[in-house]
Amino acid sequence: MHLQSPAPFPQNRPRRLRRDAFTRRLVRENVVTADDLIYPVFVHEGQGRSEAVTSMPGVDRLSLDLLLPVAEDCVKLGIPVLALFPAIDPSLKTPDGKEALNPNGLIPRVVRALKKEFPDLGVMTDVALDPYTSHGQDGVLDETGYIINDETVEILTGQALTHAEAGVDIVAPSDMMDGRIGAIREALEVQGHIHTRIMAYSAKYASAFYGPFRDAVGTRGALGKADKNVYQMDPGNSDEALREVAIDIAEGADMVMVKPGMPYLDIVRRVKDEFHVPTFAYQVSGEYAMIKAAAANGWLDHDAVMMESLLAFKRAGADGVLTYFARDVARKLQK
Ligand SMILES: NCc1[nH]cc(CCC(=O)O)c1CC(=O)O
Ligand SMILES: [Mg+2]
Repeated sequence: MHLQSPAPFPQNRPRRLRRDAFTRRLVRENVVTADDLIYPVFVHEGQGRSEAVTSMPGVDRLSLDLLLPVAEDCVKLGIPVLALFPAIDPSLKTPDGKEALNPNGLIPRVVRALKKEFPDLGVMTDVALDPYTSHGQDGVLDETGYIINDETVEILTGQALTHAEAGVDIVAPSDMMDGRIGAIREALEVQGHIHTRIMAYSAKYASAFYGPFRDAVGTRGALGKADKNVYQMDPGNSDEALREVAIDIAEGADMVMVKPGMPYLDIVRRVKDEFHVPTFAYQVSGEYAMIKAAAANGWLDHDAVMMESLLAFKRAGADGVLTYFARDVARKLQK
């Protein structure tokens, strides 16, 4: 009979640090706070008008009077910024989207009202033409249907200036035209809007996860079967995102963004590691809809998955996240 060797034991026991809640809290590397949240909202004309966005349970299109209490709630919850997206009356849509330049249009009016009522709440606006164009593209088309860059940038620059004049804090170009950050920054400087911040949608992918958003702003029908592949990035690309971010920083962006979020956390990490600038991610409508749908079926625990998904953004290096869950998350954090 041979001698039995002692039972092998682990050289290391990482489980020691997971044994109690206090140690887990002590060594936790990343946390989500209300400061990390940007809350996207959909606005439309009218009084007392609230319309549910069916593909985004819990999200409604609101008229300004109904948005004000939501903004107040954000202030109470400590959410730093509200991001505005308009659902424009179809009668105002044109091929060139020129309603985007109307200083008394929906967005400038909402910005003025929000800044008057809640001066300490940050307001961010989307710079892109898709809510305003009859074809639903983010820019203007040539006779072949191609989205033309430089003419679009000119209109976008006017749109950004219109928002700045209304008092917006942050303009966020989401159109993916080349050179628009530089053009907007120069125009803002020349017009004396030296404090207006630019959050650039620098690495925005041509994603199928935007579907519910297009329902919310009412562009899905106009867009039809068309896609945005000639300006938004190819989902197969990663190095290209770094080139896009480098360009936008050089052109004057204060903050950059990666979009969509969860399926693109590898890009968030690369951007943060490479540039060390304020980096944001957008947990887009389709990501929200997936979680909502699974939770509604009882397949996922809504709050647990919501919090874990937000933590994943922080772990990937994001400084903040645009998320339709912002108020739910902030409310949960207050408890
Ligand atoms: N400029 C359009 C825009 N701005 C934000 C989103 C998507 C946001 C979301 O899905 O939540 C889109 C959709 C698109 O590019 O078609
Ligand atoms: Mg670019």
